[in-house]
Amino acid sequence: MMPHAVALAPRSSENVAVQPDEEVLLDIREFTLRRGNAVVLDGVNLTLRRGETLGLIGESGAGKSTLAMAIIGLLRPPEVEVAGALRFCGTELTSLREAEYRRLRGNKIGLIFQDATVALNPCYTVGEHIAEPLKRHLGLSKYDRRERAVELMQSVGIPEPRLRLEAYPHELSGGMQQRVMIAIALACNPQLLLADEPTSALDVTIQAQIMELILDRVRALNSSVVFVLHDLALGAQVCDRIAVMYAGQIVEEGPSEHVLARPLHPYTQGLKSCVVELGSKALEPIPGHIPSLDAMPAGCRFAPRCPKAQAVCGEHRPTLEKRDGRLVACWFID
Ligand SMILES: Nc1ncnc2c1ncn2[C@@H]1O[C@H](COP(=O)(O)OP(=O)(O)OP(=O)(O)O)[C@@H](O)[C@H]1O
Repeated sequence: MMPHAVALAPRSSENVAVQPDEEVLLDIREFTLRRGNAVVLDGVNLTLRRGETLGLIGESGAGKSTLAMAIIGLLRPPEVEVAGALRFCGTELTSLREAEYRRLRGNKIGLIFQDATVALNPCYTVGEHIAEPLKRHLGLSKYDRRERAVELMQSVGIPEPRLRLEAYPHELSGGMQQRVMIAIALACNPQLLLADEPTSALDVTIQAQIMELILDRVRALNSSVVFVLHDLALGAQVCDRIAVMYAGQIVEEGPSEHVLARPLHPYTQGLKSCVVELGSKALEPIPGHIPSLDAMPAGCRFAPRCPKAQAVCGEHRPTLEKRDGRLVACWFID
């Protein structure tokens, strides 16, 4: 998680242009994912437009990474059971064959993992890593792959890229390795980038630079990005929209500035009170824990921890309803 002392340049309103509906890139409808009897994602609805930046925010275990892995097809039947729709550029992802997914992954959809030291193969050089998607998806010649790899390394701020082509991952710092992963993820100019806690394994001093770099590159490509984050304040700072997840469900979703300035769902309000601000009142952690998958409450999943819960909350699940410029799932909104 990035400490709040780290300052990022404010988002430009030019980059938050509202797009017409035909510009929908990713459309998730009532998406449910089960592992055995456990419902890990429950009726998730989300829409992402071209050029938009969405932050998927929530505590550990909320299902954020599971959703990202399902979108990129690394979590699919028969390992899990899925229902509902995951549409990318009008194509239904849940019915794709693995070979079709392979053509999409790393090409139209890029992925940045949390920890480059785990994601990069220690046996391959930086140049080989970046060249792989260029060969597989774009069929570039050896010479062109090398030149494009140098260009990509330059674009993500890797100094002396020609020299570094021959380096192995362990010869680079953590920040440089993360830049390599960004270069790989963006190699084929993806329309969608999934960035799962892209800075959590890095030093505080490097985190803001890497977030800025990702934003800069996706804006240059007019790509859309889903950031998986724990941190509501960071999400609101870097994303156009925020979707707050709790126990496998979206509980609030809307424009970042509204969600952060005036959160409506009691869980989002709880997340906001966990935000550390220098000189502000003491931290107020949310009492209790996220429920385990084998003991999900029948009604609202947040009810056992919610200060506003009443009888109806324990019995009936609230659905997402439009309220004050966003969507909220709660029976008792102020
Ligand atoms: N391989 C697995 N096998 C069984 N359960 C899993 C597996 N991976 C995740 N889960 C469970 O699925 C639920 C969602 O986990 P997920 O990792 O998607 O949450 P998250 O919000 O991304 O958390 P974090 O922020 O810690 O990454 C959790 O209850 C988790 O324990």
